[in-house]
Amino acid sequence: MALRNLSKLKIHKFGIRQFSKEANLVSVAVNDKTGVATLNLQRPPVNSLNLEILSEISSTLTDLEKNKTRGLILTSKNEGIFSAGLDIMEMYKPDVERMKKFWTTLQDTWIKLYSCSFPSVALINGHAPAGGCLLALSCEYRVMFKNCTIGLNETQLGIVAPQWFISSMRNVIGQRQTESALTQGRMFKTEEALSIGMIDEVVENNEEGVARAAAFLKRFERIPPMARAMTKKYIRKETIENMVKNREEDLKNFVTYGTQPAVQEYLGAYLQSLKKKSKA
Ligand SMILES: CC/C=C\C/C=C\CCC/C=C/CC(=O)SCCNC(=O)CCNC(=O)[C@H](O)C(C)(C)COP(=O)(O)OP(=O)(O)OC[C@H]1O[C@@H](n2cnc3c(N)ncnc32)[C@H](O)[C@@H]1OP(=O)(O)O
Repeated sequence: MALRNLSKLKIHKFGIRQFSKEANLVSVAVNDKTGVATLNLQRPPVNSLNLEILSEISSTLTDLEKNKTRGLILTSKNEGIFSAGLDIMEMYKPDVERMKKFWTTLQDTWIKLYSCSFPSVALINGHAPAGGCLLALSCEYRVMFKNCTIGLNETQLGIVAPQWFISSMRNVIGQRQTESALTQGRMFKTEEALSIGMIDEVVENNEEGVARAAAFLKRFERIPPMARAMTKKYIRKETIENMVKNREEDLKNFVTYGTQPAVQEYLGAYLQSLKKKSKA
């Protein structure tokens, strides 16, 4: 097992090789036998998505695409939390230039994950609110631990999920369920998420989760990759094109709306409530 930069990735025959980016906010293990890459989020304590981890996820996805990976398992090193979603500190009392870079990097990450040519599975081994849920919804299949929660809870924070967050959910669970879930900012327990089709399977532990994720990816073993990738591209085309066409406006909305005093107040109060909870 060697630790190197993923951009130097070469496929050898057997075994699993680990790669970490310089800052180590993500690590990647490639199974040489199957060509499947496991991308671990590892930003303690809760894998909240700040500019730096998003940059690493984004560049890793570029590397995986270049290296013709056969499949992706997206998961967390921090069992119990898949990802706490966007780092609220990127939005609270922001430096506007950084805020713009942050949002642009989130857009890039979503485009790459949503449109990747290889099959993707989220192994949701912990809670997945908001941006964490978005990452999971962008994959093609979702396997989730028991006793966790998932959902787009933005309205509870006094903020609004952008159109492409909404489309990502609508494409999985449909219009009616999405409207109901998002207007309430509802977080679903694992069994509830399964019952509405937000996730595909429930697992007891990591071993079972990895096995179920691998079983999903194995379904494509005999499907010509090009035919598979083109089909996925056609199915997701409209959602991606809408986002790309509107990304400048989306960035503008994020900055304009996000810096309003009322929104800042909501975010500040929410941060306080999180901190109080962790001190109780
Ligand atoms: C602003 C612009 C508005 C509009 C413009 C248009 C569009 C904008 C759309 C913006 C979209 C945003 C999507 C998001 O992702 S927002 C983030 C939503 N995330 C959450 O609500 C999750 C909050 N966290 C939790 O529920 C729990 O932390 C969690 C269940 C994940 C884990 O619980 P646990 O008990 O294990 O840990 P905690 O003690 O709660 O947390 C540990 C420390 O981590 C801090 N923390 C938690 N989550 C975040 C976060 N998302 N960002 C930053 N920091 C976070 C928490 O405060 C604790 O810190 P300390 O007290 O230890 O300092």
